[in-house]
Amino acid sequence: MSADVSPAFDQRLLDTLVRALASSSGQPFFEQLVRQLALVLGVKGAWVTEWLPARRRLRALAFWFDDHYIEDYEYDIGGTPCEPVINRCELTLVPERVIELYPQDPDLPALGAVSYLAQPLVDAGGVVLGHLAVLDDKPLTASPGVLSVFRLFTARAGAELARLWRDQALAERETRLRVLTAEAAQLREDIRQLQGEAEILGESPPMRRMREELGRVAALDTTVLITGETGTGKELVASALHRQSGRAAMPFVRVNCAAIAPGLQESEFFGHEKGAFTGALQRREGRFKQADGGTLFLDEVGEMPPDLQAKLLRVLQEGEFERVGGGRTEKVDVRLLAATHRDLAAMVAAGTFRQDLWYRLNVFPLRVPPLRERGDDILLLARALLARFARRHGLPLPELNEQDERRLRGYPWPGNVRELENVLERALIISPDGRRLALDRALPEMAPAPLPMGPGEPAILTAAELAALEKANLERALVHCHGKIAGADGAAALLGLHPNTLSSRLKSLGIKR
Ligand SMILES: Nc1ncnc2c1ncn2[C@@H]1O[C@H](COP(=O)(O)OP(=O)(O)OP(=O)(O)O)[C@@H](O)[C@H]1O
Repeated sequence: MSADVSPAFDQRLLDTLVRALASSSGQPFFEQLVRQLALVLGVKGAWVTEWLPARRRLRALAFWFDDHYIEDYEYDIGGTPCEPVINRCELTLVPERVIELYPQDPDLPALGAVSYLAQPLVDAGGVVLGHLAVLDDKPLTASPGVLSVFRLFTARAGAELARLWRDQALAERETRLRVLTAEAAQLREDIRQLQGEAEILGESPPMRRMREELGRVAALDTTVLITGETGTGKELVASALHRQSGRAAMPFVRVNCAAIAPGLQESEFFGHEKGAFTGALQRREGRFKQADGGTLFLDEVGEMPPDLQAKLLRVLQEGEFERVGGGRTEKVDVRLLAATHRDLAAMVAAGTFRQDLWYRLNVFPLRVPPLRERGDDILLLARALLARFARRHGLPLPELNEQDERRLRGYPWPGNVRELENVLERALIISPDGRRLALDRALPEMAPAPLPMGPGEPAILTAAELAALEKANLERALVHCHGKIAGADGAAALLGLHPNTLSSRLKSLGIKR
């Protein structure tokens, strides 16, 4: 470009440009910017970059060259004309013979560069964020017109990049806050353990079986996939696996895969170098590193996005990873536990969860049964939880009467132990006299209505309520016995009925096996 930008030409194009840029932000903004800049100045190429100080590299946010965009352009500034722009933080013009002046820059000959003009992008505090550059295959005259257009573009690019940094820094702080909240939860969990509240309560056959399996696998370094409905105690199980392992004295790090901001997940797991990406203001260690020597618990693993699934698989296969923006390979010694309330097999079939990762995680599956399969554990848990809440709130401990027990047994507990906790805490707090639980008000609608009952008198049930009670009881017996009716381990024996009698009761109550 040897001619100056003529005032009329300049004004018309600038108007178009300002309109085009005003309506965009982020990536589309930078793409518009370099394309329009090359057009206004009539040069071959224009690019805008962000500065990665840790590695002394510039990464193009957008690069327009010879009527197309160049993707993934990143380079070391050593020996390039961009080096003085960044180092001295000033506008640099090379009007001609740029290849001769910068013979170490391998890209200049490839781009057919003759001239070069660039200016750093700085934030309000004067910190270099990146730069805006143009190059041409002809000599370039930096007339006042050219320079003023170029400065205008630089100011707009700088403002947009600074805005992106602020947004990213905010997202980083939000993630940090979430991490701190998780750590606070971890500390609360530690306190619970110290107060004996981390014990997995339950004496029903499925809970005994689960505890037995837990005890067997805890001491091994095996990956365990804990499945079960929401609120069944999966996190409690993960923490017990850690405490009963040889890693108990080392960290137990929980990551909720559903709660990390998209875009920051890789850095959350593997950490990042300072300046690794826009807004990475500090170097940070990832959760893998934090868990070194201990246990990493991936909660809600079914919510992990596909690209992260691929990266996690690589770490599991190779036992090593790289921080975002860091070339160094890190090795950690971590025992992995994962939990999900989702049906991962179905997700694999639907193509939303990687089969190879599922195999890796599912080395030892541990199913935590829903509360409705735990029979009288509901009452055992209720008593222990009530004692806990009464102690916590300094309230008297109410006894569970027959009606309370009936209500607790009759409710299906879709939210499992967490829901039981919530209901009991509420019932205790709103208890009218501190002795009787206000279960009627605390339990959701589904529970049968209370029956009028004098002190010490047994409840009087209607025929319909009696049938509902019997039905629920028979169903629980069937679940206990895995649908088996006859024989020593069948539901009939459990209920003290003849198998034929049980079969006809099931039929008349419409219960399917
Ligand atoms: N068997 C149990 N004994 C005592 N407390 C339990 C038991 N199971 C669960 N809890 C308690 O119930 C609450 C919910 O448990 P937890 O958070 O471990 O469930 P979760 O399955 O991980 O839930 P989510 O799927 O929603 O993450 C916790 O306060 C936990 O201490």
